[in-house]
Amino acid sequence: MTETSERPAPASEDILAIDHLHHRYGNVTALKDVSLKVRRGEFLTLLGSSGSGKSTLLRMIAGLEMPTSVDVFTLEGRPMAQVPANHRNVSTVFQHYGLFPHLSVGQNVEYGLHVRKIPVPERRRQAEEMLRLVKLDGMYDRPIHALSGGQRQRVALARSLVLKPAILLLDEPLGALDEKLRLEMQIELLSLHRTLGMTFIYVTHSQEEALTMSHRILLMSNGEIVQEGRPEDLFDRPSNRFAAEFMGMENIFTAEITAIDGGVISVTVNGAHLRGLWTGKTQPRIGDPIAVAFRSEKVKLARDKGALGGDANRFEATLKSRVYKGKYLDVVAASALGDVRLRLWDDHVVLSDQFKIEWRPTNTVVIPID
Ligand SMILES: Nc1ncnc2c1ncn2[C@@H]1O[C@H](COP(=O)(O)OP(=O)(O)OP(=O)(O)O)[C@@H](O)[C@H]1O
Repeated sequence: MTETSERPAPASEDILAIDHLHHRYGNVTALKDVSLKVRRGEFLTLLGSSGSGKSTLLRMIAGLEMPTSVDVFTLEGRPMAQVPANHRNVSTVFQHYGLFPHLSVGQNVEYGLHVRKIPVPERRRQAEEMLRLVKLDGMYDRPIHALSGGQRQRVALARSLVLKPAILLLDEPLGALDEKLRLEMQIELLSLHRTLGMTFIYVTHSQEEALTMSHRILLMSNGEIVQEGRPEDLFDRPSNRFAAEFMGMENIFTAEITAIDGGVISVTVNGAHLRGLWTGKTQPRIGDPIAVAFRSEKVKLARDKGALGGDANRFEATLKSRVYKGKYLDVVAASALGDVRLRLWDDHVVLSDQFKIEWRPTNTVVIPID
């Protein structure tokens, strides 16, 4: 899923700290009480659907918008709240590149150095070096219109990187590319991040992209940070129903708590009993509005007494539909819980009309509905 283990871990030092940031556009509240810390060398992703506030947060960090109010806002230990964009040591790569069409590739890359009055030979040397880094060697004199979308995005990257920012901000940088190129560029961005050891803050609405790229993800909704954690935390341990849905948990049922035994929660769904782990942020209480959720690929066909042991959640099931997907089979089965989705990877599987299904309580989350 993620190659974070092969990458150097970020330093323990915070490069950016924001506390209690609020932002309104007129009467639209875009960010509500947002607090975050980013470590030097980290690849942090702001994930959320359209309108969740991720671009606004990125623009605040870039200095392109000033917060309505904020208690703490420091970059490399220095207060930033009132510092204009051109005095912040950050650089942004936008989805639509923002290149100057009348300038060549090299002139685009050098632009920021020109503004900083770096002498011509040094500018050229640094631009050539960055073009090599983004695999556009020898393209210095090319006009922008003679480049593909992927090449333009590389120029935009080189133009930002040449400024050696403390933080590189990337706002849906791969959003305009086709699927194949997007996947290639994901790998290249990861490789650049590894080579440079720079701090990246990356905005995307794609959970798959966030899982692939990040050390850490901030999941946003309605201007708030809903959950923060490593990719595996968000994928396996969503902290509420919204996070479970956003991270693509296929089976989510409204439930009632019947017993709490440490972190293990017994619940009923339509009178059927099952168990799971509490992953909400606050302590659970009997009577709270909650849901139970589990992933389709964690549901197994139970043969005889079942292979997952005595404490597995196990139910009789009736086949409703099956869709062959090449690598796997997607099945919907009726059960006492309601319809359960299964993803079966065993290509020799033989499904009758009636079968038993099972999955582990440790692969089941019990979550608040709010
Ligand atoms: N310049 C603006 N004026 C008024 N409202 C704005 C402005 N920019 C953003 N908003 C509103 O602020 C909220 C957050 O928008 P923002 O662009 O930060 O979300 P987002 O998660 O980045 O969405 P997208 O993925 O569509 O860019 C939305 O309700 C949006 O309509």
